[in-house]
Amino acid sequence: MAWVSEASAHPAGPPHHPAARPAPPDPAALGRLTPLAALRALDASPRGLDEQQAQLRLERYGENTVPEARPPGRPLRFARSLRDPFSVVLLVLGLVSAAVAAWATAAVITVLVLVSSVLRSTGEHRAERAAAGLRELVAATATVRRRPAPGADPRVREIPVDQLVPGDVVLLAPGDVVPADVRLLRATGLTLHQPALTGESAPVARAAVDDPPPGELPQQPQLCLQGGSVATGSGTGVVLATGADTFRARQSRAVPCRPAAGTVFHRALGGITWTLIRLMLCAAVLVLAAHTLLRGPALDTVPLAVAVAVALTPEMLPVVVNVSLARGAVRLARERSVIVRRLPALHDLGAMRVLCTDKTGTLTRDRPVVHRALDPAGRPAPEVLRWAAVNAHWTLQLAELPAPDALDEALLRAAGPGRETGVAAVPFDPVRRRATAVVREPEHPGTHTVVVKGAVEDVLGCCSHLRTAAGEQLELDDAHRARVLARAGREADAGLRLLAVAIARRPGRAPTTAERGLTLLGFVALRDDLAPGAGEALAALARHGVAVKVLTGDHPATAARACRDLGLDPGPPDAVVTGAQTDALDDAELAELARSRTVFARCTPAHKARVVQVLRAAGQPTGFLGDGVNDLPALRAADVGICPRGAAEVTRAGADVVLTGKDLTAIDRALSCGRETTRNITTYLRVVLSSNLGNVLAMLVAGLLLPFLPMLPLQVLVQNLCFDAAQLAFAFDRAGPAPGGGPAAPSRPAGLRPRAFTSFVLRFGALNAAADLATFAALGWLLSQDSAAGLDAHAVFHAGWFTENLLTQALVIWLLRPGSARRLPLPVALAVAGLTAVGLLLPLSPLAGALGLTATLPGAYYPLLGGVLALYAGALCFTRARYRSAISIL
Ligand SMILES: Nc1ncnc2c1ncn2[C@@H]1O[C@H](COP(=O)(O)OP(=O)(O)OP(=O)(O)O)[C@@H](O)[C@H]1O
Ligand SMILES: [Mg+2]
Repeated sequence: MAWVSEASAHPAGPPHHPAARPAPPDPAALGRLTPLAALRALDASPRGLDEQQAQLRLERYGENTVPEARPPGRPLRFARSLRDPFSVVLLVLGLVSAAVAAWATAAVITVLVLVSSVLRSTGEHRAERAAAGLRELVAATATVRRRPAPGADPRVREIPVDQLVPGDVVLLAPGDVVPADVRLLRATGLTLHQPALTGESAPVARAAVDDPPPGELPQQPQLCLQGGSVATGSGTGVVLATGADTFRARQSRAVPCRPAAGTVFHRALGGITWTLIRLMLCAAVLVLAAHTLLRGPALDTVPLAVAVAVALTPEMLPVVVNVSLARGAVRLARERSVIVRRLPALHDLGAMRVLCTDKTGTLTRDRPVVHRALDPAGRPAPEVLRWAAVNAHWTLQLAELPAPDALDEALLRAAGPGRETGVAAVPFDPVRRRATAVVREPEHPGTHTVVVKGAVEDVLGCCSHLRTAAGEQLELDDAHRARVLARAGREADAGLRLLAVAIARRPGRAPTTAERGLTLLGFVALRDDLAPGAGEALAALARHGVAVKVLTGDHPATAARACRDLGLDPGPPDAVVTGAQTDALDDAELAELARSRTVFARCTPAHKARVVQVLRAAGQPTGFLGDGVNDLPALRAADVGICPRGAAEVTRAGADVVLTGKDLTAIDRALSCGRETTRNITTYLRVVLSSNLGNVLAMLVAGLLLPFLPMLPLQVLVQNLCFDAAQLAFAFDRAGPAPGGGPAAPSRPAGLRPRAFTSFVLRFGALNAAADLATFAALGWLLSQDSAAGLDAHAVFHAGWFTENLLTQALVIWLLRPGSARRLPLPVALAVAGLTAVGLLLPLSPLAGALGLTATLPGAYYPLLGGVLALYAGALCFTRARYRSAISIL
């Protein structure tokens, strides 16, 4: 009995609520049926469902969307953000304070942890929503065969994947993501990548067998399960299960993605986090040791040491990182036609030093036009084009490819299919680099003609003879082979794409697709224009310090010529490396070679991925830009995978960044945005670390000189809260054009590099400590004057330092951020103004008493403070000018 029957599926009335959705039978049981029985059980036909049937099923079974692992809710996110290393350290410090009964310290720390966790979990939630929204913009489609009305002829059309229903007949071609669980009705040379299902990366063969062997679902040859992707060949199948009923949804396994911990971004962030935590613990121990040595063990130094450690923790780092990345991605999507599907990829894009790119379809338009057809000696030979078109026609027809490949399309536009009838075909794949059709010619009854077209070297490898212009059949010797290859090289030198064409007539009843003993007829040369904007994009990448390597499946000379036309120097002809040459090298040798060479030709998908892998392993953050199915392994292997607008669906699904604009120049803008984002994060870190380190140094020195605590723990913490709030401005900062009209974004790869911070932070920290010490001197002098008699010296000292600290922090935010100091963006201006106001007014407010700050700072203090601040600002500007490069590209 059919389990999907429209009559029972949808009695008149409103659509079923999902909860009332009938449970479908096990797709495993359906999948084991023969194609005919499966169709019958699904009340479907090889001609496809009609639109009305499809609509009813859609209402009944719901949309074909994979219920992603539900994103965690806010409470869970909040709990998770408490597990962040910074939060854990802070909580431990809070416990230590509570243990020594420093309740106020413990309370402030708790507030700090709560506020930063709330901000962080909200930020993450927003960032994830932004990313999910961006992902949706790259919606996927499926190719189905449907009938407009019950009696009408079937039509093949593209529909959004979520509209697919059980019983639909889908067509699969290279590059398609399998949109639902499908039982094959027929298949030709079909292989699938399905690492998410089986963990294997090698493609597996699929065929429409009637009697499948027993085994797990992902191993059964007649099934294409949702989430797999077509590597080669084509197939037609009927949908067994959609949405939540698919095998993958049932297994609730996620899509494979690069493990987060392995990306440049996560490594860098992890490195910085642990460096800071170590620094923080060292500072706390130092303060404790110094005070204990000087004044003997005292319980009140514990909260101080705790407060110092807290002050050194950049607890807002995760917030700043998330907000910056999400804002960058949203901005790119809005104004620059780039979609960032994985947020940290924005950082990785800015850090990228090498970009490997595919040629055809990426640097060229992949709209080839037949230029001419030649015999092996280079004379015009229209017959060769005709055979190439016969091959194209029958591989498309027999393989039921829903969309012809660009070369086939060009051949069919240039020549008609002829009077032959097709018998069998093996479609093109990028490893064999050829396509084969077997046809019957009316004038040669009783024989089958094998027609092969493909890359010259590969077709020549299947030939034993060649045909001359006079129609003579010559045996192919080595001299002939060399001459044929040289002729092909000359055509390719002119930038033409080449297909070699060979045939063999074989008597007998059974057709065979064996590609042996063929006769070479000649070549078809095709012209493929460069993609608009490709030259500009490559030039911009070079200007911005990114080395470009071209990895292509095409002929070495065609590739070299395209590079030259794009302004990229491929070096001398022998500098082009072929995929086969790389096979002989170990990883270290290949990495060395890859560093110095620009063009890699005749690459299979695996060759492309290996070049990317060795470059990454050699410490070069590497991106890959490609459009085709043959680019997918390299795209996955790269730190950041990028694809252009017209990319195959599976490539788009696997890419981190999708360029949706009409040309490639968007990549440069995306790169700049990535670097700008990284710069905001580094600016935050630099400001936090240099001023906090300065405070700790000053605290240590003051501890040695003063008979009392230079700052009370509570004051340190309140100050820290003010800093945290102000520093959030960096998440919203945009540097804008540099003074003098230079580029806003760093002109060299900019990633988070833990080591690069050290010298910068030490210098600026020392400067900050010097300003603090000058303030101590001023305060000491003021307190020694007669006019200061009767003032609470401790409170005056504390209030004086408190004010100075907030003002120096405001100065640092103002002067250490890259970009113009004269035109501040609003968030930064607000932060600077806010810190100044709190620094000046808090000691005068009613809160001052509670914090141990006095309201009566001697009037003479302010001019002295003004002098210290002016000197500090001057020193900051001077040091900044000497460190200009470090400021903009760290
Ligand atoms: N449909 C086809 N039929 C026969 N041969 C083909 C077909 N498409 C491509 N080829 C041959 O196979 C070679 C490799 O093709 P492949 O698709 O791997 O790379 P490409 O498209 O040339 O370049 P890129 O990797 O830069 O996109 C081509 O240079 C061409 O000679
Ligand atoms: Mg391509």
